[in-house]
Amino acid sequence: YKNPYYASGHSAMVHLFEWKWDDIADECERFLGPKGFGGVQISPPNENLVIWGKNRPWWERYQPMSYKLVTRSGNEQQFADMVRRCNNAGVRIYPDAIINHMTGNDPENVGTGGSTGDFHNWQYPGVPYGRNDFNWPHCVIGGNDYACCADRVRNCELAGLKDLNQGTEYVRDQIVNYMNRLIDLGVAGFRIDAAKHMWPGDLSVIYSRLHNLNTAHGFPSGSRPYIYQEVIDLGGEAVRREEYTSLAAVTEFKFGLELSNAFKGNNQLKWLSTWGPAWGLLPHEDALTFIDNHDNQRGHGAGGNILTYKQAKQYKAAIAFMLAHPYGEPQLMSSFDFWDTEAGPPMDHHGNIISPSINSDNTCGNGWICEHRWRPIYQMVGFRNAAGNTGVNDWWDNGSNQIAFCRGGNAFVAFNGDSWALNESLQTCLPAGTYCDVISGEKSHHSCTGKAVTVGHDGRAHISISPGDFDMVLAIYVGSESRL
Ligand SMILES: O=C(/C=C/c1ccc(O)c(O)c1)N[C@@H](Cc1ccc(O)cc1)C(=O)NCCCOc1c(-c2ccc(O)c(O)c2)oc2cc(O)cc(O)c2c1=O
Ligand SMILES: [Ca+2]
Repeated sequence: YKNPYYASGHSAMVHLFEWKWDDIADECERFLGPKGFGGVQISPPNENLVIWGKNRPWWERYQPMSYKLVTRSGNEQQFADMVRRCNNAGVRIYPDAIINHMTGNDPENVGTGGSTGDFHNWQYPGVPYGRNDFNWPHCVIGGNDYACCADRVRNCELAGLKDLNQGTEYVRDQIVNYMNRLIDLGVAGFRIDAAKHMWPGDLSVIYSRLHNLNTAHGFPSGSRPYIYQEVIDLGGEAVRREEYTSLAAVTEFKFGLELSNAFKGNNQLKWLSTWGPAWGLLPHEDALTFIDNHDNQRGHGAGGNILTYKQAKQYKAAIAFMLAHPYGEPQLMSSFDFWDTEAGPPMDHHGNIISPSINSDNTCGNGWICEHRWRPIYQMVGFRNAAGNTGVNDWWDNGSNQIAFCRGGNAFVAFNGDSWALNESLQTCLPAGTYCDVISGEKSHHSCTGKAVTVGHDGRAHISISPGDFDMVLAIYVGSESRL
C-alpha cells in the first residue's frame, strides 16, 4: 500500500483541487503527461451535500450523501473517461475517499446526485445507511479529547459530522464496494480522509478487501492500491501516526511546517543538510509529503504558518527543495484563488464550476492559480525524474542560507536565501558541457532563455544567484530540458 505505481519516467502527484473530470483529462494529455507528472489527487468523486446556505463552501465535498459518482466535477461516465485518458498519458488518479462520516448539521438535505436524507435520524437512503450504521451512543469530539481520549476521537462525531461505524460488516461492505468500483475503473490508490478518526483495525480489514489494481490500465498484476492516510499529528495527541504507518503511507504534516519555517527565514537553510527522519519526520517509505494542502493553506488544520501561492517566491523555493530532495513521496497543491477561507471554486450563478482558462504563457485564468504550471514547479518535476533513485551527495553551504547539492551524477541544484549574492565555483557532479538553468528559463533550440551554466571537466561550474533574481533557486540536470 506504499507504492504509488507511477509510470516510468514520471514522479510527483498534484492535487487538482475542485477540478472537473473533463478538465483533468485534458490537463493529463496536454500538460501533466508530457511534463512527467506521476499522478493527480482528485476531489471526492462521491455525491455530497449541496450547501447553498454558505454559497457552496469547499468543504461541502467532505459531507457525503451517497457513493454515487455524481458531483459538480462530473458523472460516472466522465470519471471513467478521465481515468482512462490520464492512465494512457502516464498519469495516475488517486481519489479522496471520505469514509469516516456522512453529513453534518447544515439545514440542507439534498445531494449533488439528487439523493435526500433525514440526517436527524441518521437516514441516508442514497446508500442506504440507517441509525445502526453509525456509532452509538451519540457524542461529539471535544477540544481536549484529542489529547486525552483516542476512543472518543474515533467513536464520536468530528465537527458534528455523522460518524459511521466501520466495525460492522454492512458498513465495511458499502465502503469496500465503493472503493472497488473506482479501482476497477482504473484508479491507482486513495487518500483516506480523516483516517485518525477511524480504528486502524477497521481500516486494515477494509484495505485487505480492496481489489488489485486493474491490469487493463497498465498496472503490473497483483499491484495493491497506493494508500495515503490523512493523520494530522504534530505530537501531543492521544492518537499517533505510528498506529497507521503499519497499514499504509501517512500524510507527513511536519514536512510542510518545517520547510515553510526554513524558507520563511525562521531557520537557516544549512540545517537542511540532514533533511529527513533526523528531523523527526516519518521513515521515507511511509511519508506522503507536501508544503500546503487544501485545508492548511486556509490557515486552520495543522500549523497556521504554512507557505502558499500567496508567498510566491518563498513557496516556489520550498517546493523546489521538496522536489529536488529524495525524501518522501511529494504532492503539489493546485489551488483556486481565495480571500474567504470558506469559499468554494469559481462558479456561475447556477453553481456550475467554471473551467480554468489556459493563457498564452501557459498559466491559468478564470480564478485558478495552477501552481503546477509555474515554471520552477513543473521544471523541478523534470529534475526529479532525471535524478531517479540517486541520493544526495556533494552538499555545500556557506554556513547560513546558501546551499547546494547533487543527485548522483544526474542533477545539481542551488538555493540562495541570504540577502547577498551567491557567487561560487561549485561541484555540480555533471558531465562537462553547457546547461540551461531550468528555473530562470528553459532551453529553446540551442540556447537558454535564462541563465546558462558551463560545467568543466572537473564537474565544477560558476554558480550565481542574486537576491534580486526572480527566483532564489538554480537547477540543472542531464536531460533534454537542460543540457545544450
Ligand atoms: O474546516 C472545515 C473542514 C476541514 C477539513 C475538511 C477536509 C479535510 O480533509 C480536512 O483535513 C479538514 N470545516 C469548517 C466548517 C464546518 C464543516 C462541517 C461541520 O460539521 C462543521 C464546520 C470548520 O470550521 N470545521 C471545524 C474545524 C475543522 O475540523 C475538521 C477536520 C479536522 C481538522 C483538524 C484536525 O486535527 C482533524 O483531525 C480534523 O476534518 C474534517 C474532515 C472532513 O472530511 C470534513 C470536515 O468538515 C472536517 C472538519 O470540519
Ligand atoms: Ca469515526
